[in-house]
Amino acid sequence: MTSAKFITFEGIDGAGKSTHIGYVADLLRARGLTVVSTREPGGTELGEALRELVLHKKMHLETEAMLMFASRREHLAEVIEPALGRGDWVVSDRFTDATFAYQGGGRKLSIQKLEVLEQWVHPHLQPDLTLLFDVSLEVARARLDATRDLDKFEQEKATFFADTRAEYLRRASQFPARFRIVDSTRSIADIQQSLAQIISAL
Ligand SMILES: Nc1ncnc2c1ncn2[C@@H]1O[C@H](COP(=O)(O)OP(=O)(O)O)[C@@H](O)[C@H]1O
Ligand SMILES: Cc1cn([C@H]2C[C@H](O)[C@@H](COP(=O)(O)OP(=O)(O)O)O2)c(=O)[nH]c1=O
Repeated sequence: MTSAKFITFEGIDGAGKSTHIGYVADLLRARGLTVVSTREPGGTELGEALRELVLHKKMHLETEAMLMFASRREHLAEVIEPALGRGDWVVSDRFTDATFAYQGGGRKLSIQKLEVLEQWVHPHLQPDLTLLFDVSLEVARARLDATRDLDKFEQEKATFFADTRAEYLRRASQFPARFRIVDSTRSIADIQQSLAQIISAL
């Protein structure tokens, strides 16, 4: 575990990403690595302002997709690329797979248009590892209902999340070298055990 790596956490809302990101960061720090933990949309001052807009305002689908990539452009320039350049590891709660899954799968924006934005914003960078927390819609919904006020995306109907999840799984089969699917219906302890195995195999 020498060269800096970029690890992303993905999955539908309520899958458990936020629960596990700190655990993975701690596993890496225990190996003596310096870890930058961040999130999208957000991760920078401007990105957090854009997050407020995209999570709470109604807008045209293409505006939404472009704001996700605008936030990402800033995030790459201000946080991700400098950290990797210093040799730090980066763990991010969501990245470009989320745009393909939510705006592409969920909202049906053309995948080709998203590929154009991806090529523009990060033509040469992909995560080294993407942990896809996979869970049924019913389990995810029950977890969300038990815990928090729902934002614009979390209020979407079941078919939206079915399509979002399907696009995540499609991407996992398209890019098997970087994706690991984590069955998140299991207990937190069982999931942590799988995460520890994945990280130690890096
Ligand atoms: N494996 C699990 N078993 C039971 N509850 C879980 C599990 N993983 C997460 N939760 C709970 O579900 C809720 C949503 O988890 P969270 O990590 O915020 O999801 P996400 O970041 O993917 O939207 C939280 O209240 C969390 O404590
Ligand atoms: C990064 C990204 C997030 N999103 C959505 C998914 C989530 O519903 C929402 C915020 O993500 P997230 O931080 O996972 O939400 P929470 O703080 O509630 O755990 O933004 C997109 O639609 N496209 C994107 O490109």
